[in-house]
Amino acid sequence: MPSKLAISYRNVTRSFGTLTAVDDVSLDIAEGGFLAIVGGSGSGKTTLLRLANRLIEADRGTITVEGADVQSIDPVALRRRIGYVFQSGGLFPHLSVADNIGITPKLLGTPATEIAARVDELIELVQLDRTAHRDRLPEALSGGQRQRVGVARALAAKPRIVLMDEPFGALDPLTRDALGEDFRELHRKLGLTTVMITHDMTEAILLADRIAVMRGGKLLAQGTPAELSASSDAYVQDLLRTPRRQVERLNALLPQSGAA
Ligand SMILES: Nc1ncnc2c1ncn2[C@@H]1O[C@H](COP(=O)(O)OP(=O)(O)OP(=O)(O)O)[C@@H](O)[C@H]1O
Repeated sequence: MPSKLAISYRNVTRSFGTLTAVDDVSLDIAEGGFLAIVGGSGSGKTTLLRLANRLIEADRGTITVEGADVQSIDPVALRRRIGYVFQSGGLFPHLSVADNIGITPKLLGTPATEIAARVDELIELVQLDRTAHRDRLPEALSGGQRQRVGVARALAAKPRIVLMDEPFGALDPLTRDALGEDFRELHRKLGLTTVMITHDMTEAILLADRIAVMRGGKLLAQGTPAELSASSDAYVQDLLRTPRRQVERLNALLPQSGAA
């Protein structure tokens, strides 16, 4: 039986003036899937992502979320069902970590004691320190910690789908790697469907099950890392060159683990 779709784009187009940011894209994301959207600056990645929760509206085509046309769902209700993690964390600077995480439950009218318990649970889930971080302002956190708060906030209303716009892009490589791994584990543990934008093909290969490649608003290719690797498209092969080179360099420089 084919798996159910969390998000489905059918012939979706969105223009800004004369520029077609997303051009006739059809793409399915299965429930429980982890899709990375890869592509150069201005290729339409953010526009594609934001069409799913109606932060941007399509000019043409159809988008369904869990089987329902997004046009039939109130945008605010839709955004509560879909967590969103911004590149820079997107935290409210004047609110504490706890208040940032609890903002959606608060808007939903959840009782204060329930919010407090949920916030504590989420702080643990994203591996922050409850005593040290709960009452801090975002400015008193590292970039990695801020992104952990951003993830906790996105999960506060228990969404089944999470959209992430370059969530780890501004972080140093070690923090980025740790956060990526931790999020991948959360994705698995919570049974989420995740769509993540990244500039970094290596990150996409390491974290995602499937990769969609955008170029000039078009969906150029999609598939598992192995399927993309077999693609004859020159741009796709170009994108794969960096991870391939990294593997070769690392294999040449590091002693093979487990070698006799
Ligand atoms: N609100 C807007 N008004 C006008 N043009 C826009 C708007 N939003 C996006 N665009 C244009 O649409 C194109 C696609 O933008 P988009 O942000 O989707 O690309 P992207 O692949 O996410 O880029 P980046 O990696 O730099 O964030 C770009 O040329 C951008 O300038």
